[in-house]
Amino acid sequence: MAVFTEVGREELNRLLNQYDIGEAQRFEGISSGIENSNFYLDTDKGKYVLTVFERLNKEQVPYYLELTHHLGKKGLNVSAPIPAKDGSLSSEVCGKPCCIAACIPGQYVELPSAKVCGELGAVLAQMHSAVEDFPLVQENTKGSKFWLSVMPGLKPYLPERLYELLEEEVSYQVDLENSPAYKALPNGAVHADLFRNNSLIEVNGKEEKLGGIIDFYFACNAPFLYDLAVVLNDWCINLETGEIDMPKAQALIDGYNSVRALTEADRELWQDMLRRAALRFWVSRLYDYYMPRPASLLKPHDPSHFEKILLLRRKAKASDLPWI
Ligand SMILES: Nc1ncnc2c1ncn2[C@@H]1O[C@H](COP(=O)(O)OP(=O)(O)O)[C@@H](O)[C@H]1O
Ligand SMILES: N[C@@H](CCOP(=O)(O)O)C(=O)O
Repeated sequence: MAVFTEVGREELNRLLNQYDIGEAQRFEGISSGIENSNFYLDTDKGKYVLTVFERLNKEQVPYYLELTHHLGKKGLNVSAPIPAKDGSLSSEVCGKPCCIAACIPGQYVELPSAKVCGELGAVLAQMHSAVEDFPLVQENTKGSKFWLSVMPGLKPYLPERLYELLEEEVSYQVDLENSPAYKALPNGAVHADLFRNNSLIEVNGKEEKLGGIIDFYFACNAPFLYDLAVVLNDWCINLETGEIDMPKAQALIDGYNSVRALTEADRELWQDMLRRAALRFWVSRLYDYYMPRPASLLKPHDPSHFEKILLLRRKAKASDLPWI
């Protein structure tokens, strides 16, 4: 369980006084998640989730909350902040920034169906279309600057062959991001961490339907294709081997294309982007694994999963990859 900040009753009541969402009836830490402290908060007026930001400071929070607010206004079912009585999207509790969002119904599904992958593709494309007029900009905090900054600290922990792989891929990706082809890709504010555990799926018997999208706290400006690659590497794979599950991947891409067409330029960089997305999570998982932060109870993710995916994406032939 990842509750880094314990919020007491008095602090909670002080916080709720700033909102028009009633009085607390149930307040409970949420076990999943690794970045922030999250709590279910039921009041006499509805069901909410309180998020206490552990890494983001007051100056950093607006990008994420303005983004979800923007997407919510455009009709997307995302975890958007409920404004306080004074209209602000964030507040403060225990000396840390926080926000309250409506609790989205649905559950985590380990292996979503191809149908849900198709629905997700369409929603992802809707999000990418919706940010056309989103004015704020945020660099990817888990991009190449982060990789380069943590590499020296990781070196003593990694066998030589893995460190070499890391160096080689980071250097390849740094060259890629400086290339005109990469810079010309359609881009904007993207989720950048839309794993299965960041969606809620409504399950009714054997029927599954994509509900809402949560956890935008790695959102950043990046190529839209990067967002699609992050999703594919988590949703559309064999979880044991990391190999691409073709029917699910094709459903994802078809769903995306049904709303917003991918281009020939996207296709050219597809394999590189799948590698890039695998590298991003390999590095962050290595970092969290070898340099963990104190938390009440924290489950670090397995870095070797993304090492395996990176190796597979590097050696894939372009013709092995799903596309339109
Ligand atoms: N708006 C929401 N509606 C319903 N559940 C939510 C909402 N926001 C967060 N959760 C629950 O909290 C868990 C952790 O949230 P998440 O944002 O993934 O945390 P972290 O940023 O720490 O990784 C989610 O897996 C989900 O169960
Ligand atoms: N999705 C990332 C870790 C980020 O954690 P999240 O719970 O905030 O999505 C991973 O799986 O490595």
